Amino acid sequence: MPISASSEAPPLTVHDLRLVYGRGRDATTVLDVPALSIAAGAQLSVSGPSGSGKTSLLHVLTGIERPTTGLICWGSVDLATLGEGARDAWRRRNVGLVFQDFHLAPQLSALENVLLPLRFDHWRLGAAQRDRAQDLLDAVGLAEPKRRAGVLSRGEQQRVAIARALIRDPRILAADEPTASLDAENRAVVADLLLAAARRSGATLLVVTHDAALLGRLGSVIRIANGSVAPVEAAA
Ligand SMILES: Nc1ncnc2c1ncn2[C@@H]1O[C@H](COP(=O)(O)OP(=O)(O)OP(=O)(O)O)[C@@H](O)[C@H]1O
Repeated sequence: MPISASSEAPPLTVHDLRLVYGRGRDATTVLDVPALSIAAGAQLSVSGPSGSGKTSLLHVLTGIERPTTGLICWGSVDLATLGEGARDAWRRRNVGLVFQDFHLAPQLSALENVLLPLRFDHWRLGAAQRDRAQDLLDAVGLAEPKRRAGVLSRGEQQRVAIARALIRDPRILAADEPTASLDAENRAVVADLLLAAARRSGATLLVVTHDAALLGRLGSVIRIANGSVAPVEAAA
Protein backbone atom coordinates (compact mmCIF):
# COMPACT_ATOMS: atom_id res chain seq x y z
CA MET A 1 0.00 0.00 0.00
CA PRO A 2 1.43 3.40 -0.90
CA ILE A 3 2.28 5.73 1.96
CA SER A 4 0.32 8.55 0.40
CA ALA A 5 -2.30 9.07 -2.25
CA SER A 6 -0.59 12.12 -3.67
CA SER A 7 -1.94 13.70 -6.83
CA GLU A 8 -2.28 17.20 -8.18
CA ALA A 9 -3.22 19.93 -5.75
CA PRO A 10 -6.81 21.11 -6.22
CA PRO A 11 -7.60 24.81 -6.77
CA LEU A 12 -9.37 26.65 -3.96
CA THR A 13 -12.54 28.72 -4.33
CA VAL A 14 -14.03 30.56 -1.37
CA HIS A 15 -17.40 32.36 -1.38
CA ASP A 16 -19.13 34.42 1.31
CA LEU A 17 -17.02 32.94 4.09
CA ARG A 18 -17.77 34.21 7.57
CA LEU A 19 -16.35 33.02 10.86
CA VAL A 20 -18.21 34.39 13.86
CA TYR A 21 -17.35 33.63 17.46
CA GLY A 22 -19.96 34.02 20.19
CA ARG A 23 -23.67 34.76 19.84
CA GLY A 24 -26.05 37.69 20.01
CA ARG A 25 -24.48 40.80 21.48
CA ASP A 26 -21.26 38.89 22.16
CA ALA A 27 -20.86 37.85 18.50
CA THR A 28 -17.55 38.84 16.93
CA THR A 29 -16.95 38.45 13.20
CA VAL A 30 -13.37 37.20 12.89
CA LEU A 31 -13.42 36.52 9.14
CA ASP A 32 -15.51 38.04 6.35
CA VAL A 33 -14.29 36.90 2.95
CA PRO A 34 -16.72 37.51 0.04
CA ALA A 35 -14.47 35.76 -2.48
CA LEU A 36 -11.00 34.23 -2.69
CA SER A 37 -9.43 32.04 -5.36
CA ILE A 38 -6.11 30.21 -5.17
CA ALA A 39 -4.67 28.39 -8.17
CA ALA A 40 -3.53 24.80 -7.78
CA GLY A 41 0.10 24.66 -6.71
CA ALA A 42 0.35 28.38 -5.84
CA GLN A 43 2.77 29.52 -3.14
CA LEU A 44 1.20 32.23 -0.99
CA SER A 45 1.77 34.09 2.21
CA VAL A 46 -0.97 35.30 4.52
CA SER A 47 0.03 38.67 5.89
CA GLY A 48 -1.59 41.18 8.23
CA PRO A 49 -1.40 42.77 11.65
CA SER A 50 -1.58 40.77 14.86
CA GLY A 51 -5.16 39.69 15.56
CA SER A 52 -6.33 40.33 11.99
CA GLY A 53 -7.40 36.71 11.46
CA LYS A 54 -4.42 35.02 9.75
CA THR A 55 -4.44 31.88 11.89
CA SER A 56 -8.24 31.74 11.75
CA LEU A 57 -8.10 31.90 7.94
CA LEU A 58 -5.51 29.11 7.80
CA HIS A 59 -7.64 27.01 10.13
CA VAL A 60 -10.85 27.35 8.12
CA LEU A 61 -9.07 26.84 4.79
CA THR A 62 -7.50 23.61 6.06
CA GLY A 63 -10.64 22.28 7.74
CA ILE A 64 -9.46 22.60 11.33
CA GLU A 65 -12.31 25.01 11.96
CA ARG A 66 -15.72 25.07 10.31
CA PRO A 67 -16.86 28.48 9.05
CA THR A 68 -20.11 29.93 10.35
CA THR A 69 -21.33 30.40 6.77
CA GLY A 70 -19.91 30.20 3.25
CA LEU A 71 -18.29 27.82 0.85
CA ILE A 72 -14.69 26.54 0.89
CA CYS A 73 -14.15 24.34 -2.17
CA TRP A 74 -10.86 22.54 -2.70
CA GLY A 75 -11.64 21.14 -6.12
CA SER A 76 -15.09 19.61 -5.76
CA VAL A 77 -14.96 19.21 -1.97
CA ASP A 78 -16.75 21.93 0.01
CA LEU A 79 -15.21 21.78 3.49
CA ALA A 80 -18.02 23.90 4.91
CA THR A 81 -20.53 21.11 4.28
CA LEU A 82 -18.46 18.33 5.87
CA GLY A 83 -18.99 17.19 9.44
CA GLU A 84 -16.05 17.11 11.82
CA GLY A 85 -15.11 13.46 11.16
CA ALA A 86 -15.20 13.88 7.38
CA ARG A 87 -13.23 17.13 7.62
CA ASP A 88 -10.57 15.43 9.78
CA ALA A 89 -10.31 12.56 7.30
CA TRP A 90 -10.07 14.97 4.36
CA ARG A 91 -7.36 16.95 6.18
CA ARG A 92 -5.33 13.83 6.96
CA ARG A 93 -5.42 12.83 3.30
CA ASN A 94 -4.71 16.25 1.80
CA VAL A 95 -3.03 18.68 4.19
CA GLY A 96 0.37 18.85 5.84
CA LEU A 97 0.31 21.34 8.72
CA VAL A 98 3.15 23.06 10.51
CA PHE A 99 1.74 24.67 13.64
CA GLN A 100 3.07 27.82 15.28
CA ASP A 101 4.00 25.84 18.42
CA PHE A 102 4.92 22.63 16.53
CA HIS A 103 2.43 20.29 18.34
CA LEU A 104 5.06 17.57 18.71
CA ALA A 105 4.69 14.76 21.25
CA PRO A 106 7.61 15.59 23.59
CA GLN A 107 8.05 12.06 24.94
CA LEU A 108 8.33 10.50 21.49
CA SER A 109 11.48 10.49 19.38
CA ALA A 110 11.83 12.79 16.39
CA LEU A 111 11.35 9.76 14.11
CA GLU A 112 8.18 8.63 15.92
CA ASN A 113 6.78 12.16 15.66
CA VAL A 114 7.29 12.13 11.91
CA LEU A 115 5.53 8.75 11.70
CA LEU A 116 2.53 9.86 13.79
CA PRO A 117 0.30 10.96 10.87
CA LEU A 118 0.65 7.46 9.37
CA ARG A 119 -0.55 5.79 12.55
CA PHE A 120 -4.14 6.89 11.86
CA ASP A 121 -4.21 4.43 8.98
CA HIS A 122 -1.60 1.83 9.94
CA TRP A 123 -1.27 0.35 13.39
CA ARG A 124 1.95 -1.41 12.35
CA LEU A 125 4.37 0.56 10.25
CA GLY A 126 6.68 -1.13 7.78
CA ALA A 127 10.32 -0.59 6.88
CA ALA A 128 9.35 1.51 3.85
CA GLN A 129 7.49 3.99 6.05
CA ARG A 130 10.34 4.20 8.55
CA ASP A 131 12.83 4.69 5.72
CA ARG A 132 10.67 7.48 4.31
CA ALA A 133 10.52 9.21 7.72
CA GLN A 134 14.28 8.84 8.07
CA ASP A 135 14.80 10.28 4.57
CA LEU A 136 12.67 13.30 5.47
CA LEU A 137 14.62 13.88 8.68
CA ASP A 138 17.83 13.64 6.66
CA ALA A 139 16.42 16.14 4.16
CA VAL A 140 15.57 18.64 6.91
CA GLY A 141 19.02 18.11 8.43
CA LEU A 142 18.09 16.49 11.73
CA ALA A 143 21.09 14.45 12.77
CA GLU A 144 19.73 12.43 15.71
CA PRO A 145 16.30 11.00 14.88
CA LYS A 146 16.11 8.90 18.07
CA ARG A 147 16.30 11.89 20.44
CA ARG A 148 13.09 12.79 22.23
CA ALA A 149 11.33 15.77 20.68
CA GLY A 150 11.05 17.39 24.11
CA VAL A 151 14.81 17.86 24.40
CA LEU A 152 15.33 19.30 20.92
CA SER A 153 16.02 22.99 20.30
CA ARG A 154 13.28 25.12 18.71
CA GLY A 155 15.07 25.01 15.37
CA GLU A 156 15.31 21.21 15.56
CA GLN A 157 11.66 20.90 16.60
CA GLN A 158 10.67 23.08 13.66
CA ARG A 159 12.52 20.73 11.31
CA VAL A 160 10.76 17.71 12.81
CA ALA A 161 7.40 19.47 12.42
CA ILE A 162 8.15 20.11 8.74
CA ALA A 163 9.24 16.51 8.14
CA ARG A 164 6.02 15.34 9.82
CA ALA A 165 3.94 17.66 7.64
CA LEU A 166 5.52 16.10 4.55
CA ILE A 167 5.24 12.41 5.46
CA ARG A 168 1.99 11.92 3.52
CA ASP A 169 3.06 13.99 0.49
CA PRO A 170 0.28 16.51 1.09
CA ARG A 171 -1.41 18.30 -1.78
CA ILE A 172 -1.75 21.34 0.47
CA LEU A 173 1.07 22.44 2.76
CA ALA A 174 0.12 25.02 5.41
CA ALA A 175 2.47 26.60 7.93
CA ASP A 176 1.73 29.11 10.69
CA GLU A 177 4.68 31.38 11.45
CA PRO A 178 7.17 28.60 10.60
CA THR A 179 10.20 30.83 11.07
CA ALA A 180 9.09 32.72 14.19
CA SER A 181 11.57 32.57 17.06
CA LEU A 182 14.31 31.03 14.90
CA ASP A 183 17.63 32.71 14.28
CA ALA A 184 18.43 34.07 10.81
CA GLU A 185 20.30 30.94 9.72
CA ASN A 186 17.46 28.61 10.75
CA ARG A 187 14.86 30.95 9.22
CA ALA A 188 16.56 30.59 5.85
CA VAL A 189 16.86 26.79 6.24
CA VAL A 190 13.17 26.41 7.12
CA ALA A 191 12.09 28.68 4.24
CA ASP A 192 14.25 26.63 1.82
CA LEU A 193 12.72 23.39 3.08
CA LEU A 194 9.12 24.50 2.73
CA LEU A 195 9.55 26.07 -0.68
CA ALA A 196 11.55 23.15 -2.06
CA ALA A 197 9.08 20.57 -0.70
CA ALA A 198 6.10 22.38 -2.23
CA ARG A 199 7.89 22.88 -5.55
CA ARG A 200 8.94 19.24 -5.72
CA SER A 201 5.47 17.86 -5.09
CA GLY A 202 3.41 20.63 -6.73
CA ALA A 203 1.58 21.20 -3.44
CA THR A 204 -0.22 24.46 -2.78
CA LEU A 205 1.76 26.28 -0.09
CA LEU A 206 0.07 28.64 2.38
CA VAL A 207 2.29 30.36 4.93
CA VAL A 208 1.25 32.77 7.67
CA THR A 209 4.32 34.87 8.30
CA HIS A 210 5.68 38.23 9.36
CA ASP A 211 9.14 37.23 8.13
CA ALA A 212 10.09 39.72 5.39
CA ALA A 213 12.63 37.37 3.79
CA LEU A 214 10.10 34.54 3.56
CA LEU A 215 7.36 36.90 2.35
CA GLY A 216 9.61 37.99 -0.48
CA ARG A 217 10.16 34.39 -1.60
CA LEU A 218 6.48 33.47 -1.87
CA GLY A 219 4.86 34.29 -5.20
CA SER A 220 1.65 35.89 -3.97
CA VAL A 221 0.21 37.40 -0.86
CA ILE A 222 -3.20 37.31 0.79
CA ARG A 223 -3.49 40.51 2.82
CA ILE A 224 -5.87 40.48 5.72
CA ALA A 225 -7.01 43.33 7.96
CA ASN A 226 -9.74 43.04 10.60
CA GLY A 227 -10.85 39.73 9.10
CA SER A 228 -11.30 41.18 5.60
CA VAL A 229 -9.24 39.63 2.84
CA ALA A 230 -8.09 41.61 -0.18
CA PRO A 231 -7.84 39.87 -3.58
CA VAL A 232 -4.67 37.79 -3.95
CA GLU A 233 -1.83 39.96 -5.24
CA ALA A 234 1.64 39.24 -6.55
CA ALA A 235 4.34 39.59 -3.91
CA ALA A 236 6.40 42.78 -4.13
N1 LIG B 1 -11.93 30.78 19.91
C1 LIG B 1 -12.04 32.11 19.81
N2 LIG B 1 -13.06 32.78 20.38
C2 LIG B 1 -13.18 34.12 20.25
N3 LIG B 1 -12.33 34.89 19.55
C3 LIG B 1 -11.29 34.29 18.96
C4 LIG B 1 -11.08 32.87 19.05
N4 LIG B 1 -9.96 32.56 18.34
C5 LIG B 1 -9.49 33.72 17.84
N5 LIG B 1 -10.29 34.74 18.22
C6 LIG B 1 -10.11 36.15 17.86
O1 LIG B 1 -10.08 36.23 16.46
C7 LIG B 1 -9.20 37.28 16.05
C8 LIG B 1 -8.21 36.76 15.03
O2 LIG B 1 -7.32 35.84 15.68
P1 LIG B 1 -6.15 35.12 14.88
O3 LIG B 1 -5.41 34.26 15.84
O4 LIG B 1 -6.73 34.48 13.69
O5 LIG B 1 -5.28 36.38 14.45
P2 LIG B 1 -3.79 36.42 13.84
O6 LIG B 1 -3.83 37.43 12.75
O7 LIG B 1 -3.35 35.04 13.50
O8 LIG B 1 -2.99 36.98 15.08
P3 LIG B 1 -1.41 36.83 15.47
O9 LIG B 1 -0.62 37.43 14.33
O10 LIG B 1 -1.31 37.64 16.72
O11 LIG B 1 -1.15 35.36 15.69
C9 LIG B 1 -8.54 37.82 17.32
O12 LIG B 1 -9.21 39.00 17.70
C10 LIG B 1 -8.78 36.72 18.32
O13 LIG B 1 -8.89 37.24 19.63
